[in-house]
Amino acid sequence: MIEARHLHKTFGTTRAVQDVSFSVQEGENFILLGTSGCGKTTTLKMLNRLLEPDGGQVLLNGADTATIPAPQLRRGMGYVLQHTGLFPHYTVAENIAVVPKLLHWEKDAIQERTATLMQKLGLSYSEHAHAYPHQLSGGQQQRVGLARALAADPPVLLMDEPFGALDPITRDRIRTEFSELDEFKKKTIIMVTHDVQEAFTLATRVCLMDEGRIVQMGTPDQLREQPVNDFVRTFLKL
Ligand SMILES: Nc1ncnc2c1ncn2[C@@H]1O[C@H](COP(=O)(O)OP(=O)(O)OP(=O)(O)O)[C@@H](O)[C@H]1O
Repeated sequence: MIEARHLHKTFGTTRAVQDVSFSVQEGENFILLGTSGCGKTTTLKMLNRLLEPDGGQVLLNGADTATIPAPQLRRGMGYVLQHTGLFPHYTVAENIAVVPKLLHWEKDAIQERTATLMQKLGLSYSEHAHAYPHQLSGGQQQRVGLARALAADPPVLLMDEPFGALDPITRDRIRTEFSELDEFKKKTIIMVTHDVQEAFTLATRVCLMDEGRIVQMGTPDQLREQPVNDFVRTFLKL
């Protein structure tokens, strides 16, 4: 279980995140939704200590994450970015193997896991394992980014606009395929998007933000049926 308690973050005079609190249960798909600049990414980055909050706390299974060394914390939380963040001089297989290698997995186990994940994510091992990221399409790179985040089977996955850089058709296809994977179904996922349809398709709960604050949090049905104000109605085009 991940709990954010009264998180605050300011950059200069910008109050990026103001008093954000939520708790995400195991196995939930919790989606941070909102317009550009509303504080979604800043909130996500405070969960794995890529950013330290100015105020408030993040608890992971009851433990204050400020007391957990950041590398250890991040090994338990896969992280997927909009612009994949793949290492350009590593092959696809090497990119996927980064965390298992850090964890000193046996070579054969790493290769088996890499091949399994590539197959699940629709990438041909024989064709792509030894290719470099620039030799792949945007959609294929995104699949590698997902495989890399899943490689060591972390219980939690943080995803920041993971399908955002793709054309709409590829985006729909990868999103659907990903949501059908066992990995997706059993993990606790916290994902950022500005796309209402994407949020409503994938979320067990949506957290709608504006100007650094939470405006409404609930299941997709709750937001659709009981929007708390005009901002929610307008944002969701109700
Ligand atoms: N490192 C930084 N330095 C200065 N200001 C920042 C920094 N990171 C974020 N901000 C500002 O904080 C606010 C929230 O940014 P954040 O990236 O969290 O928003 P977001 O909702 O994820 O937006 P987007 O969807 O465009 O990524 C914005 O006004 C942004 O300009």
